[in-house]
Amino acid sequence: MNITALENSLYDLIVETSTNLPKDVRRAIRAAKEQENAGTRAAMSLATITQNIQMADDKVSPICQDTGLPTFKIKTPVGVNQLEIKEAAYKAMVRATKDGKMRPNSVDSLTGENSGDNLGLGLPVIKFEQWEKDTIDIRLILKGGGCENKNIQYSLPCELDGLGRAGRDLDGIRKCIMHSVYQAQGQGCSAGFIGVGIGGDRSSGYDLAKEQLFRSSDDVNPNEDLRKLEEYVMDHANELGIGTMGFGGETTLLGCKVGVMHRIPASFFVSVAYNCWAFRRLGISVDAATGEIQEWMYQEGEKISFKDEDETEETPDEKPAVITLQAPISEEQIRSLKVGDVVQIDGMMYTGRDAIHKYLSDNDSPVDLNEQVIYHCGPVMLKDEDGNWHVKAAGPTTSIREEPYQGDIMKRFGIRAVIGKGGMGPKTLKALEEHGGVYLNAIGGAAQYYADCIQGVEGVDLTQFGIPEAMWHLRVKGFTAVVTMDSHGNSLHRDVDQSSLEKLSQFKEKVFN
Ligand SMILES: O=C(O)C[C@H](O)C(=O)O
Ligand code: SF4
Repeated sequence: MNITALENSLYDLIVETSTNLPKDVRRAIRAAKEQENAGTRAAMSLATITQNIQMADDKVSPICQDTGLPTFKIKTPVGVNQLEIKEAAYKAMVRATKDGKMRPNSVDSLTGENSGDNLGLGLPVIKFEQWEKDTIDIRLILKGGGCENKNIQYSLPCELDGLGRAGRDLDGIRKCIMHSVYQAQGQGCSAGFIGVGIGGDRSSGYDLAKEQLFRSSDDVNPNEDLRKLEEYVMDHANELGIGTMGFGGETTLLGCKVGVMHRIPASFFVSVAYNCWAFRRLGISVDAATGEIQEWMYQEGEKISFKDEDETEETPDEKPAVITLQAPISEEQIRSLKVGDVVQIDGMMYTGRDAIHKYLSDNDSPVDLNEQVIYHCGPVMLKDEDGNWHVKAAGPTTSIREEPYQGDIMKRFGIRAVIGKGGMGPKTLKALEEHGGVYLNAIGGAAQYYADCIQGVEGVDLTQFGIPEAMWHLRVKGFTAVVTMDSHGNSLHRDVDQSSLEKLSQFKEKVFN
């Protein structure tokens, strides 16, 4: 085989997967957009999402800054050298990372050190299988961390919030799937796709669930029971009212695929793999002799371009009024904000995510954060020949992970606003009230849209934590987000959680025998 050609084919696969959303996913997102009413937060979020998809396309840049945990599934004809393919995949991955198409995402679990090139113990994941055909089938999924954290595994029988007992039958499975959508709320960047695995053990069950994510969004399950189950979930999960980013709205789920395998008598697992709207998975069929791409997968039908849809069809008075905040921001201005307000930030913001929050909890800050804005974000950055940094992708990360630290850090350093996604809990809400702070929800996954608001990188601290975890000093203009937790004790996240739990309990009655 021509190994250089194969490496190029794998490079193209990685770049396309990270930057160009597959056609079946685009169709699902467009259908969702058509469901939402103009002027709502859900419609605004979906407009940002489709604009972001288009920008990633145009710039050949990552759709979301979290380029995920890369998993390759490769089928080879008998006799093909799999070790050579693995080597080529590693080289292609290193190149794609250097070119800013992938964020350096591989972190030593013990030391916290980022390898810088997306390689590491066990990463990327590459799974081989042999088959009778004479082509090589290579599929890749880039599954981000926020949605991965919302995966859930149920061991039946169990008791579920809102739904009561889930037994060892099809109806129990139905309850687990409905519950899995509820428990994810907006934190996995809804609207999402779920893959469900019924049976197996804890590890093969999750494998089966993830295998479902490789099915085309618009296929029909050949198993009649599972087809009915998939349809039921698609119809009813969207009645939970969680909506895009958990802001409430008509679309919570974009796809549901269910697979089944045998189990052993004592175990009955239902495993759910949640994938965000930025559902990045593609595939190629490669000529085993030349290493060249013969065909792309998931690319049937017309490609939906969101170019002409950049502007929502809202009339000016349907558009929410936008409040401009110039950082640093005074306590008085923060206290005037309330849940639902749409704000636009100009000035400086400082990135800080997991490592920084832990660090700030027992160290001084390298910069004065008084009246400043913290952005929960781990960007993709590239350094040019003159040593200047450029932001290649910069959407928000899931904020709830900082819940143990956030309130104390805000008070200690005088931080006025925190931007992230998915919302925070009661401890932070209380601190916002006591101190005069606000939580702003940005649109998860909209990494190109936000990168475009960043006018310059004015500095960086704590680089020892690696690129995504360092504290980047960003000068922004027109950075738009929604107030979802204010200084008066209000939280949209708490409200949507409560109302969706009430709606979930409407699905308590038996449906399948
Ligand atoms: O790591 C990130 O940048 C984001 C992550 O995928 C998340 O959803 O929280
Ligand atoms: S930030 Fe959202 S869109 Fe991006 S990988 Fe995480 S869950 Fe997916």
